[in-house]
Amino acid sequence: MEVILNEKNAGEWVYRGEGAANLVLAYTGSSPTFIGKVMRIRKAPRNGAEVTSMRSPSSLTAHERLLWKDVHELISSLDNEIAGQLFVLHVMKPLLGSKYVDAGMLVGVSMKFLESVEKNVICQRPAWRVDNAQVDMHRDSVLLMSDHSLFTHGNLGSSPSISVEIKPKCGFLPLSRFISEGTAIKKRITRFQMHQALKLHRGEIALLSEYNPLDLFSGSKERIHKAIKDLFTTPQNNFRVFKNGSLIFGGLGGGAEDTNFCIAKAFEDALKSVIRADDGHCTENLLTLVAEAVKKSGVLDRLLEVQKLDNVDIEGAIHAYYDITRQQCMICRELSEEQLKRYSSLHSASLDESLRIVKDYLIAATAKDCSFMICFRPRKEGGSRSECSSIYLESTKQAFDFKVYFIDLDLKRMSKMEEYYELDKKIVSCYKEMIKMDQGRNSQTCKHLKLPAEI
Ligand SMILES: O=P(O)(O)O[C@@H]1[C@@H](OP(=O)(O)O)[C@H](OP(=O)(O)O)[C@H](O)[C@H](OP(=O)(O)O)[C@H]1OP(=O)(O)O
Ligand SMILES: Nc1ncnc2c1ncn2[C@@H]1O[C@H](COP(=O)(O)OP(=O)(O)OP(=O)(O)O)[C@@H](O)[C@H]1O
Ligand SMILES: [Zn+2]
Repeated sequence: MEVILNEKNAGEWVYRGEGAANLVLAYTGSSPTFIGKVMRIRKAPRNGAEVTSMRSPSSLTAHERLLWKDVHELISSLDNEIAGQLFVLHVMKPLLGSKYVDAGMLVGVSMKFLESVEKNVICQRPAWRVDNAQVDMHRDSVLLMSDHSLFTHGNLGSSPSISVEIKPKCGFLPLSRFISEGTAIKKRITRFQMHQALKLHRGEIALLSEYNPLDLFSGSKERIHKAIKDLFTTPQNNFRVFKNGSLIFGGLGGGAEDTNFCIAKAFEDALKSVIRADDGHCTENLLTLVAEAVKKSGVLDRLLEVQKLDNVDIEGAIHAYYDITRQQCMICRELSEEQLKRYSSLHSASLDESLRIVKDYLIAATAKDCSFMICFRPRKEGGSRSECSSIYLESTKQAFDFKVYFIDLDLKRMSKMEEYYELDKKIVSCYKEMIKMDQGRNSQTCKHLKLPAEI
């Protein structure tokens, strides 16, 4: 970490987006070290804001060091930032494939640099994100990584690029025998769809999403295409598009409203210089291109395998968590003799088995929350074959090179296990409540809400 960015460098970094835990800036200066890079800066909760992921301990706890004991590089790191980067490098990258993961590198920053950045970008950040958190001024390093919204990194402007960002969420229905009767609906309705009910109830979204992760992960060309179209209709925080590094579709720094005529028209216009369409259907052609690239790359098959490391569900993993932390199991405490039998095998497992269960659960949690970016560039006529994949779009007779990268592969902290359990219960009960209320009113609303008519 030789370079230390200070106050005078801050103006070269512009707002690119953010999630719950990080602020992302893109470089606009002329230093070859930073051209084509983005910077990911950790945020800290503002006083009073409830952002649990940011309240995590600054370095690995004793229990986490036990959990990750086989990843030597990780447990020897004293700092949260370094642990995060090593987790991507040594755990996620081997699982997802080195071709698809850029673990990035840490670069030093002064507090003045962070203060200046915070001031520069505040007016572009969504107000609710500003209320929740600010740049964490106590970090002395940030993560530098390739900007996946650009195709070429050294030679900006030479080739137009379209980059599509998708946050696919969990792509399978759990089968675990530890799922109780009361929450058995989880085996039939995706977590994403049920979570929509809670988000609607809390006013976090205005309408339910049409997207079904099972379509995107299905491997079927038609269903993947349907999923991409549904993401376009209701992008929320699951779908964004960038042209030459600038956002042209979706929400900057958070969710987006549903796609209306004006949004669709502006998007269609923005695509015209990159996607051919004699009949004026650039959007339709792009969505087809994305669906074909998703299928051809096979990245979602890999992601699904990693998500499925969670094979006992939070209703199983929580018992292993209490055993590792040597606490009384708060779940079993409330159960009858008969109900306890379901979980006895978990409580009689060896420590190593409990550690494996929780570790796999947390790796899967990262895989269920990450995003991927597919960046396209029209292939030049007669251009030599490059290292990346390519795709021929029949409808426009255009060939595109494309690259796929996963982003946001953050380590999930063990301290969130109880929170995961509580949220899971809340999601199921809110969904069931919504269906009940809906059936009580009339089935027309049910159709409008796109909720399945049965529990
Ligand atoms: O629990 P979920 O499924 O709502 O996922 C959270 C995400 O919500 P989403 O439903 O995708 O809008 C949430 O995203 P938003 O803040 O809603 O954009 C975060 O990604 C959060 O992760 P972390 O707290 O930054 O480690 C995510 O938390 P984890 O569960 O991945 O820890
Ligand atoms: N390497 C990258 N190249 C281009 N854009 C990126 C890159 N990494 C992140 N971004 C942009 O910044 C946004 C926020 O980044 P990221 O998802 O990593 O934040 P986060 O706080 O970890 O998210 P979450 O809420 O899911 O925890 C992304 O949605 C994406 O638009
Ligand atoms: Zn228990």
